[in-house]
Amino acid sequence: MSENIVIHDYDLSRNDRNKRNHHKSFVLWFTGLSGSGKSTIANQVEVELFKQNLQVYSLDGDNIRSGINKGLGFTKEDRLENLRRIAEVAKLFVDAGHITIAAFVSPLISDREQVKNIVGQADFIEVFVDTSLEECERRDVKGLYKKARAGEIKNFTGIDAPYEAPINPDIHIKTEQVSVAEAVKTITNYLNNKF
Ligand SMILES: Nc1ncnc2c1ncn2[C@@H]1O[C@H](COP(=O)(O)OS(=O)(=O)O)[C@@H](OP(=O)(O)O)[C@H]1O
Ligand SMILES: Nc1ncnc2c1ncn2[C@@H]1O[C@H](COP(=O)(O)OP(=O)(O)O)[C@@H](O)[C@H]1O
Repeated sequence: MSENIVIHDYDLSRNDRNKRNHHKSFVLWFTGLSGSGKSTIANQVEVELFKQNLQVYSLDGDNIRSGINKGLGFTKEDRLENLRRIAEVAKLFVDAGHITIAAFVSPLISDREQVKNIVGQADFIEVFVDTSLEECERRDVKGLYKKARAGEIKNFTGIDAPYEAPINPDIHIKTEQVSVAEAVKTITNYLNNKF
């Protein structure tokens, strides 16, 4: 019962961890359609930051939807709950001093507003992985678009569920115009200038 919960103050703070790591911690949040390139780019950004000896950790669909969020589907409500829990986990990683990379479709502006509110605006960097539906469907990395078109998957983002593009993302990657390596450079340059 929440009235019986008393918060214990620990001596060590996020600030102590950031000082020892010699860098700030924050969330790098990738949003985009399935197949847009979120995981591919996020993975390479993580490798690059790791090489720079930074504390970095990635959250993605595999470790989240098959673990802590097992049982959640793709209705509007389930996605919101999926993203709420991910935001809470990301916040813990930030407190632990990690640059926390999260790559989720997070289709609605209100989904991402919720994440921003949980994580805190100052610790939230939004990366829009902008790839047209046509190109995602052409890639069809997991064969899901074909199934969605055939009506075998319901509520598929871009087909019969909405995707609302960010209006003013911190970083905007157009994957039909830049390579993965160029996208990674853009993101790491942004981070190196900012933190
Ligand atoms: N209905 C529907 N709509 C969208 N995506 C679907 C759906 N069903 C399964 N998948 C697969 O699940 C991945 C998206 O999960 P997310 O947790 O990122 O989605 S969300 O943020 O809660 O909307 C997404 O993975 P990515 O391709 O990595 O984006 C899909 O492979
Ligand atoms: N410029 C690019 N940036 C990112 N991915 C690209 C690019 N060009 C082609 N791709 C390919 O597109 C696919 C994107 O898949 P993935 O990273 O799993 O997307 P998501 O995580 O958004 O579902 C990969 O097969 C990747 O190699």
